[in-house]
Amino acid sequence: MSFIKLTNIKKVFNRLDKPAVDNFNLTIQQGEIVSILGPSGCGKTTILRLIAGFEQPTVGTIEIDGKTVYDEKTFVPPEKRGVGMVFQDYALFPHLTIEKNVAFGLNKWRRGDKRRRVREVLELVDLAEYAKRYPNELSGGQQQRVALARALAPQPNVVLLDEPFSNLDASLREKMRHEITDILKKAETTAIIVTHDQKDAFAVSDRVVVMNEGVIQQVAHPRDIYTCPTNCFVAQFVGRTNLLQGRVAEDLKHVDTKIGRICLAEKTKEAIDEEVMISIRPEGCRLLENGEGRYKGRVARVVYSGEYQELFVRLSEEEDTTDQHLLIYAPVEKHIEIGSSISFDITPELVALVD
Ligand SMILES: Nc1ncnc2c1ncn2[C@@H]1O[C@H](COP(=O)(O)OP(=O)(O)OP(=O)(O)O)[C@@H](O)[C@H]1O
Repeated sequence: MSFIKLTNIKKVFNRLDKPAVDNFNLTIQQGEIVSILGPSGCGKTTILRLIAGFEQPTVGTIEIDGKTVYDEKTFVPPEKRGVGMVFQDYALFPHLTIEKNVAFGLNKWRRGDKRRRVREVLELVDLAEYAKRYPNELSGGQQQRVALARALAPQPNVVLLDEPFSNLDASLREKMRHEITDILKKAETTAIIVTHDQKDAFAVSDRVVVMNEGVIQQVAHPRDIYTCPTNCFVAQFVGRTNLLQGRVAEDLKHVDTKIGRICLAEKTKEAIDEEVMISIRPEGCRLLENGEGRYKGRVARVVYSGEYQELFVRLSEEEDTTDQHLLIYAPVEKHIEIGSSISFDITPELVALVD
């Protein structure tokens, strides 16, 4: 059974504006962690607010746990939807202790049950010993876990997290990605996480929804979003890519481009000789020694990124324009000089046809 179902959602804030969200259809299963990923202003937060009931769609239907919470005849208010929110700035009450913050949504619970539940969720987020402290006595990561504990305490149907990692520094951010996923999985909660950071989305979710300008571009497992992006926007938004134009070859398994014939992971459904666009991930270009590779080029620029070297490879001897460069990753330990000739092969699994 689907747990959250959004059907044909459209949201227009001001009559003359473009819709903030349009034709949005998404079904989420119980216990699933789904990220909504997209650039600033693409409508991510609006989706969360529509699910929580802080906004109403202009058109569309919202179901949570098999019940309609919004359609043209129904509006279930936020407090009756069973939705927990974790806000970007955590929104903890500074004058309340951690345990009182966590107990905040439990005022209808019996006293003994309330105490038990607060202890249980504080243990879940590994903060039981901080129960009597105040928010300003905790680190950023700890405050975030309190915010999550508070959202989880009333046993909501779903937890919505708005940019949960944006206030954390890089190393804490990486740690919290794992901790939050572990906590959500342990709590067996359905969760939707809004982020504009592809690493956040890939690290925490079962499925990623990529949005642009209010419209869903692709919904898939993080690996498939990376290796089989459906269009140029997704290909570029979720990582570095080389985009090349070409024509479909007679066997439907290759595309002829200016650098030569490139193999696809699978046969395409496009017609022979159709003009198409392909995305090649930089790490899909494998450097080979002794000129054995099928493709050749000259290194125009080398950038050290720490984990690898980025090679900007010139594919023709003609004028040195950027669009004639192919980005290729090489191991850091390999010594590569600017101007040297290299040869490489392209792994079909990291080549995708894009719109
Ligand atoms: N209350 C509002 N009134 C009018 N326009 C709004 C309102 N809320 C959002 N919008 C507009 O709707 C669009 C989507 O906004 P939204 O906040 O959902 O984007 P977002 O993807 O969450 O962006 P960010 O990552 O910057 O938070 C934007 O163009 C925004 O200006």
